[in-house]
Amino acid sequence: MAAAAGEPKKIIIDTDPGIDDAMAIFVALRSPEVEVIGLTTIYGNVYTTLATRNALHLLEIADRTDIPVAEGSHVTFTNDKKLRIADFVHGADGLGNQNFPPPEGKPIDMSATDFLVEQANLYPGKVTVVALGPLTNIALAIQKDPSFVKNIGQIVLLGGAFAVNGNVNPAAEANIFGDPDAADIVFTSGADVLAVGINVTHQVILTDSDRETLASSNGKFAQYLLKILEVYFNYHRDAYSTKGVYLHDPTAMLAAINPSLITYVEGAVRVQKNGITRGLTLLYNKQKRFAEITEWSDQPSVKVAVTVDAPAVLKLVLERLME
Ligand SMILES: O=c1[nH]cnc2c1ncn2[C@@H]1O[C@H](CO)[C@@H](O)[C@H]1O
Repeated sequence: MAAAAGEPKKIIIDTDPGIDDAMAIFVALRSPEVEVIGLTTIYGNVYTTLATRNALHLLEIADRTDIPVAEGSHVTFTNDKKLRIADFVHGADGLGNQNFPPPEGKPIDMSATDFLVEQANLYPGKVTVVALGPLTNIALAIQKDPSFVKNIGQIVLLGGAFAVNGNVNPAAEANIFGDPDAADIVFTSGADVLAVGINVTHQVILTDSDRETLASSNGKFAQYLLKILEVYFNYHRDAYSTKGVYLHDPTAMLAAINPSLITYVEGAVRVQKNGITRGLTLLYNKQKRFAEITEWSDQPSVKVAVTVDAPAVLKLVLERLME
């Protein structure tokens, strides 16, 4: 990939680390095309308190404690305290049950929402949010500051299952299921949104043999990830009978870094908020003008990824993690 012309793109990673989050964060830190200006945390793979701790820990591993961490919401957009936490995917600590020592650093004295609003105002049109968990913090930023949607450059989110089954249940993908109300706010906000769903990320698989390739590097990220990946591999073997793991978050990250790795279609996306299809994401391609005025009429278009150059994504992930 050619180095980005001019200044690197500023990104904020909204994250619930998480094993594939750790990979995505490390890939971003090794990508000259982007400058990571902050991490904001959210529940999802773990509770928010642990997400903050893990975010600080990962930055310490990377020797990047200069990057601020802002703690996000502990409840959903509708104030629901009953959260769905995917610790069975990532281990009880979110990072492969390694019992790492607690980080020395602390989050900044500002909420994730306030940090997102502040940075979007500071660099209008220049900040990309790469959202790797439920979208609560982003929806709160949209609610808090009506100019957020025009000030934020782009929101690239890992979420949704477009015209395929979900991974929480047949209807819903985990990040959207985690806070469907927030997701619907983000999709209908009018911001420049690119959704990378599991219809795309399930094509990007790190196999056992790729893991051996990773093991051949003595780079610090490769060696760290080998330790935490075991739990993620075990989960995929049990749940999907695959000899490999899906690279959800790294794929979304690379789509933000280099959009030419994916193709997308545009249309309105709405999210089902209740019932057995709660968390379902549905794309309306706007090819038909429907007779009735409905909840779909006049909704802004977003971008939804439909194809990915999976070999290129995998190659970049390995290259950057093995440096
Ligand atoms: O089966 C699953 N249930 C819940 N969360 C999952 C599952 N597989 C992966 N993830 C996590 O949710 C996001 C993708 O939907 C990824 O961040 C992944 O780590």
